[in-house]
Amino acid sequence: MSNDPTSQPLLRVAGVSHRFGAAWAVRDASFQLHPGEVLAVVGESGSGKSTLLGGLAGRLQPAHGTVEYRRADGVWVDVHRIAEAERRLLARTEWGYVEQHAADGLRMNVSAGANIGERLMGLGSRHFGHLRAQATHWMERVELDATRVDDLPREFSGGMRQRLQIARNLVTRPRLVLMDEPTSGLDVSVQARLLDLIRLLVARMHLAAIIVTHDLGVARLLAHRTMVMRHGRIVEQGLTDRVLDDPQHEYTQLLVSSVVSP
Ligand SMILES: Nc1ncnc2c1ncn2[C@@H]1O[C@H](COP(=O)(O)OP(=O)(O)OP(=O)(O)O)[C@@H](O)[C@H]1O
Repeated sequence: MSNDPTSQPLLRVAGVSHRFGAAWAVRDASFQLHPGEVLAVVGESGSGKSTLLGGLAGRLQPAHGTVEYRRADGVWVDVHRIAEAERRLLARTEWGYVEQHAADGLRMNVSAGANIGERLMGLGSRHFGHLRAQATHWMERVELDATRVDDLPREFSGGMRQRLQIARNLVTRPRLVLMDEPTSGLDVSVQARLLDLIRLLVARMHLAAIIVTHDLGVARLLAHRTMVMRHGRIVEQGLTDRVLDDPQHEYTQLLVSSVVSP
């Protein structure tokens, strides 16, 4: 096996199933993700996309299967078996999680700057000048007006809040970012600009990302690979262009044709 770390996956998901009561939300999901790779998870509402994502982040315990992550120091850890303290540390350093609703991923009662600085403070950074400089730098990187660093998130529009949430996640330069429908609920033009920004940041920072979306256009724009879920199962996965232009599974064919037909 090659010793080149970039040739190794960052995430190994094997046989993961999640259940709520008697109902299976995710069944036997297996895949890998490599550094710098963007994977879209698509499928209709209720197909298990968000549950799968929550499981990958360690927020939900699977009934079966394992999620293994290769830390920056090269050590593989089982996301559901490490101590809660280690998982929290990874969650605020090496991982990012962009919520569908920015209010769930931001602290709404503290300033934009404090939202961005929080992860840095969690890592021990206390120097006010440094935190503020990082906050304004990241506001600029996500194309927010840096003079609004002291404003509260609620004073921002929906699109701006999502930008702020992205800045808050990226400030510690994570290696893996999970995004749950990051652009849904926004106006089409706001969505398009946000998608461009995400695409740019993901490429520049060589991020590995998993993006849950019901919008095949988002998958087409952002993702190297696409995985299609239906009733909790992965029914098809492959290179995005192949999956969307030459779908093999009849459900994917239906999804693709329902987008392109009038
Ligand atoms: N906390 C919960 N308690 C009970 N059932 C749940 C819970 N969360 C999800 N489910 C069920 O699990 C299944 C998968 O839901 P999930 O939210 O993962 O799908 P999804 O593809 O992300 O859908 P959406 O796009 O609507 O968010 C659904 O049948 C849903 O009703």
